[in-house]
Amino acid sequence: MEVVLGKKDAAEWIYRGEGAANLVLAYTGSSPSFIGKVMRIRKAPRNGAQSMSMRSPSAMTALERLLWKDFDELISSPDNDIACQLFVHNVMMPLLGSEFVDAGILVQVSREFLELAEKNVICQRPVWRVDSAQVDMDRDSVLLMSDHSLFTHGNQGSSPCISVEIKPKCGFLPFSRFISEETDIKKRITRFQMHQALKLHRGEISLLSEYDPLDLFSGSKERIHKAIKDLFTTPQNNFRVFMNGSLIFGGLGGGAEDTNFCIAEAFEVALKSIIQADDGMCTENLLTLVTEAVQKSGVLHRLLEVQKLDNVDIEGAIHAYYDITNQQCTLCRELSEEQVTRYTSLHSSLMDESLRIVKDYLIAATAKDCSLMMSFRPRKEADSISLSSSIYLESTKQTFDFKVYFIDLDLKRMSKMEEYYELDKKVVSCYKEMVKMDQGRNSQTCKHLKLHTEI
Ligand SMILES: O=P(O)(O)O[C@@H]1[C@@H](OP(=O)(O)O)[C@H](OP(=O)(O)O)[C@H](O)[C@H](OP(=O)(O)O)[C@H]1OP(=O)(O)O
Ligand SMILES: Nc1ncnc2c1ncn2[C@@H]1O[C@H](COP(=O)(O)OP(=O)(O)OP(=O)(O)O)[C@@H](O)[C@H]1O
Ligand SMILES: [Zn+2]
Repeated sequence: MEVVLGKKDAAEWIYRGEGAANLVLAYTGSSPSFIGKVMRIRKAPRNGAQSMSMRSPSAMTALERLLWKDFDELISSPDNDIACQLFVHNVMMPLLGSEFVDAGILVQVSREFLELAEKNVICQRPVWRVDSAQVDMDRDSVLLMSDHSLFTHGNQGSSPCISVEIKPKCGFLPFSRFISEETDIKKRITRFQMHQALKLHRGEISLLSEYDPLDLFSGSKERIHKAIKDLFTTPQNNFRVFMNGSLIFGGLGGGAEDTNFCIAEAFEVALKSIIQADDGMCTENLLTLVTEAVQKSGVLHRLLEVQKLDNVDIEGAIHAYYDITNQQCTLCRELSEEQVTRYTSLHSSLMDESLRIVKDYLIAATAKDCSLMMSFRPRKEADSISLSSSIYLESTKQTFDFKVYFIDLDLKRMSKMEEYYELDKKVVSCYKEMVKMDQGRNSQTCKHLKLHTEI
């Protein structure tokens, strides 16, 4: 008989975290079916909140069914939850590697379960997340997946474990010929760094991040190590650390402040129970461990290939989108005869080519927004035979088994294309404005501008 989680089950699920679209709870009970699992519960925007992904239609639209026509199961999914789960399984998993992806399974829940589960965790959620969204009470299922912040042994409990979560964002500079002269700064400065200016302007962050995704994706050990150090210094919503499933570094359910001395000290102390390093060296050793895991797993190389499916940039893909949706291209209408020639090849493409462009753009958007979870467990003498990959830390003489998984591989909806185009323009113009103001102030660099820019 199929399980339906009800009111009596809610107390066994505790707050683990959340993003814009999902609330994630971890299991604390003793049912073998749920030990070592988390559940992802969909949220719905409160009045006035504008996230497009949360307003997405429940099932696929006719045009989306055309877009994903090569994936039979996906286009016949009756609702958004099933579509998302099948998207991970049938589209993202083959691209990223089944060893790095757990698509999860859908589990039925009652409305009473959702109501009580939300009530139980509300005080742990960041206030701004509570203000913008609540659990979507109209859903009758949640996604159950492995808890990647634990190293479980079937139903026999888990070993001590440190788990590091990284949201790497886009790891390449776009090279598309459809990028206009006004925005060609995109070919030199990463989207992540430019987006920092807009986030600063909107008060979403108080300092610019030092992290450069190009370092993390570079394949070079030194540059990966630099990227991890920068993420540690300015974690925002890009870096978190859990110990045995509890957050010990970074922001719970959202972004985090920059790392000051007190935060760094507390983190160092927390790591001591697992990393046997000299005083003050635990953090450095963890960062080395993460660097080695990134490099050894090759996981970011896989991710980069998928991100690069976006090879025409939003400035190209938006024209294909207008063709698919049979709308007049408002962008080309505004351009001079000479400028418009840049996009005529897109508008004269066959429908199948337009569909491919938009489909690849959306797959890449998922790959630019997902996160990585890397978990490490110190190997005991008795565990000498292990199926996991391992890393030997010379300075502590410890061997760590590690696993790497992608999380948050949600399907991006086609209805977001215009939103992507508008955001792209805003990100570039805000960045250019900030650089101009920074030069006006005669400062060397716009890194770590503390004031909000007035644009
Ligand atoms: O557009 P971006 O690059 O800012 O990414 C959004 C993320 O912002 P970030 O810059 O990572 O802080 C944003 O993350 P936060 O809410 O800022 O933590 C979401 O991941 C959003 O995806 P969705 O709306 O849940 O499907 C993300 O939207 P998508 O662009 O991936 O659809
Ligand atoms: N399988 C998992 N194992 C452990 N922790 C997880 C897992 N899935 C999610 N989490 C935690 O829950 C948080 C929110 O999950 P997730 O990123 O899937 O939410 P989201 O709303 O889809 O995010 P976004 O804002 O990027 O759309 C993650 O940042 C992570 O800390
Ligand atoms: Zn056009």
